[in-house]
Amino acid sequence: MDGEKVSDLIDDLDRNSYSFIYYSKPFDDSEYLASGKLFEIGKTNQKLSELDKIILNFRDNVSAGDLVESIPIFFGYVKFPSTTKEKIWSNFNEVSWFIPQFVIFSRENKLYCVQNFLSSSLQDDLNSKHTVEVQNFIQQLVRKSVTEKASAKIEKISDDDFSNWEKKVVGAVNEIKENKLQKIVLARKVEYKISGKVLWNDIFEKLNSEYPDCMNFLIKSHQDYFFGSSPELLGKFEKDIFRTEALAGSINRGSDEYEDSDLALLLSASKKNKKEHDIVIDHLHDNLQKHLLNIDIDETPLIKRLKNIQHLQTKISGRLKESPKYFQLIDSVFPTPAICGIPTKQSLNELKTLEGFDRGLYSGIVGSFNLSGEAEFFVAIRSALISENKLIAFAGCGIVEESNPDEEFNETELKLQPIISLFNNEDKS
Ligand SMILES: C=C(O[C@@H]1C=C(C(=O)O)C=C[C@H]1O)C(=O)O
Repeated sequence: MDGEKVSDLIDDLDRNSYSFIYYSKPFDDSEYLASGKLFEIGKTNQKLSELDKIILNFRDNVSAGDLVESIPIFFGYVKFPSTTKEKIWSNFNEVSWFIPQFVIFSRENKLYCVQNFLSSSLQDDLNSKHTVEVQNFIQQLVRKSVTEKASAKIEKISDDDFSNWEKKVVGAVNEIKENKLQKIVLARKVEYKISGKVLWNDIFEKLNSEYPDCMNFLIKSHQDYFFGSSPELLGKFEKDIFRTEALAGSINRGSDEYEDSDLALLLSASKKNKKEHDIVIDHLHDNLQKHLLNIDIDETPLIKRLKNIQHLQTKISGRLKESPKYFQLIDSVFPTPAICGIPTKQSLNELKTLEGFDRGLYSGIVGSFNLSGEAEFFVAIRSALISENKLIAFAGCGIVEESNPDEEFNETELKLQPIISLFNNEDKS
């Protein structure tokens, strides 16, 4: 398969599979499409920190020669720990990490297909049965969809309108003034009716070219789809090195380079945004200490400039004290105050009343890992759920004492853009 993109194959797979994950990182030229479930860990109510035991146990049963490097083995997701649970998310587990039967990925402009199979004895090696399976799988992906036309349209049916939002922000600011919280990230949920044909090829062609610095993803489970364009790395394990970032503090884009730079300067000088940002740095620093030997933190935040918005970004890294237990570490930083708040527990409780809905996978985790110390986890923001004839999009922003409801509302509008602009929007309001 020469010169094709993995994203070109999604719609054909979609016709034949009820469960897959696609994700791309245009910034490092990689794309993965993982289909079928051979083995799954997680499921309902599994604590994150308990996953490592299962993974290590699994690893002990894999012969060392089979430990693949630089290709993920497990793909999956974790929901945001909302205390409210809603039916719209019931087609997704709380936590799911699975070994797919097939993975299609690209390297240097070529597509490759990996077939995984579980075998109880070393004698049961690759045989003709497996060759037939992989041939059948590839034959399904005949790219019929490339000639189809996308026609999906959306029409707004319900929204956290401004007055509702204002109440939430004022409520949050009061809690902060009373010292119950330092920061809380409030989100809006906007519902649309969706009609017409969604073509994922098309959607990811757009996201990958317009948001090249994001991790663009799609998770299908049963007949529901969760997708988005995440600018935020939660954590990357590269053998003994761990990397993460604080991404918090936002401002709009300008109409030209000069205005862009002026806005970036304004963002860097803003005390309010610096406070939102520093709270995330401190949280990561404090909770990573037990896992890392040294912690390197950029001295001044960079500007991460996306098509719709600019953010303050501080890169953080360090050497792991021991061989990675991915989820023990992730559990001690997630959910970060970039998407939840500080203190974490109080923020989760407050979200129940202030936000009042189940975030499901929005602001959860999506990513992959292998058994050789390599893993990457992204924060599932700038995202939406498509279920039946509804598209439900989410966007949130950090509230501190100085926050103003109008500005924060506008920030959520900017953050909805990557999703909403993919569709022919019939909302005239
Ligand atoms: C919560 C979201 O974004 C987060 C909040 C940000 C902020 O408050 O400035 C910036 C980046 C993200 O960490 C979202 O996009 O929904």
